[in-house]
Amino acid sequence: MPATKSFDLSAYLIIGPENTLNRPVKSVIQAAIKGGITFIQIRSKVADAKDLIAYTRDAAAAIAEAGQQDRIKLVVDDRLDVVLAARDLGIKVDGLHIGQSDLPIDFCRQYLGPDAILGVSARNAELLAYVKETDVTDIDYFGAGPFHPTQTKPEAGRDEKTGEIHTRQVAELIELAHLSPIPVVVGGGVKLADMPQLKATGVAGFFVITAITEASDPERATRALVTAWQA
Ligand SMILES: Cc1ncc(COP(=O)(O)OP(=O)(O)O)c(N)n1
Ligand SMILES: Cc1nc(C(=O)O)sc1CCOP(=O)(O)O
Ligand SMILES: [Mg+2]
Repeated sequence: MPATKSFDLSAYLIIGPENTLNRPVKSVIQAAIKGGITFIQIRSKVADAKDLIAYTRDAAAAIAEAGQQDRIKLVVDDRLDVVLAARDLGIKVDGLHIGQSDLPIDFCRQYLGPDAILGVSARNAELLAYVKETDVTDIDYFGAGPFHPTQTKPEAGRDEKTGEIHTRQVAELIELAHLSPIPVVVGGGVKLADMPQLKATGVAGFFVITAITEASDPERATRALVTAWQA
């Protein structure tokens, strides 16, 4: 990782148009920024490339309007093409988050360049072995989950053979935080009440969708999460 690359995963918002109860994505992002969010990921399984670029532009504008470009990082889920196109259009996007069935890590790094942030979802099965064995040369952080089963992504943690949902246990996260050579952010069904337990594991932060995007007051919900994390 270049020495200049710095980012704060402690309060990580994932957001797309399907998550905001018909409220504009930008307004929820603006509220989350006021509430103290440190990292934003644009993720949508329904938006096309053009709309994803527009959401990325809105998020970058919200960060810039708040004067927080140095503090809040912005990445896009899954879509290397969207990140590259957004950059080409002059949008300040900091990187990409990919999962186990997305493009290869080294391919993404090659196109993103050394300064971009590249996050990778850790494998669900045999998580600790995966994190121990994976070459992290091209990766900046791991995402791990789910902490609880979640309706936002019902397949998260599902065992392909049995169909059972496996959630991440506190003891496992403690070990994960200890042995991972790069920071780990944990999410999936995470709510305010989880903050003390999650923080105590030693992971770098939490990621949430609905705890913020479906809150009646997203700014207040974000502030509560951030305050609880920092306590
Ligand atoms: C921070 C973070 N962690 C994990 C995920 C899940 O990514 P992935 O496994 O690629 O699944 P989708 O989000 O694409 O459904 C994430 N997006 N962010
Ligand atoms: C995008 C995502 N990835 C997960 C994983 O476990 O890998 S859980 C998840 C959705 C998180 O949404 P909510 O905070 O509403 O539960
Ligand atoms: Mg993905």
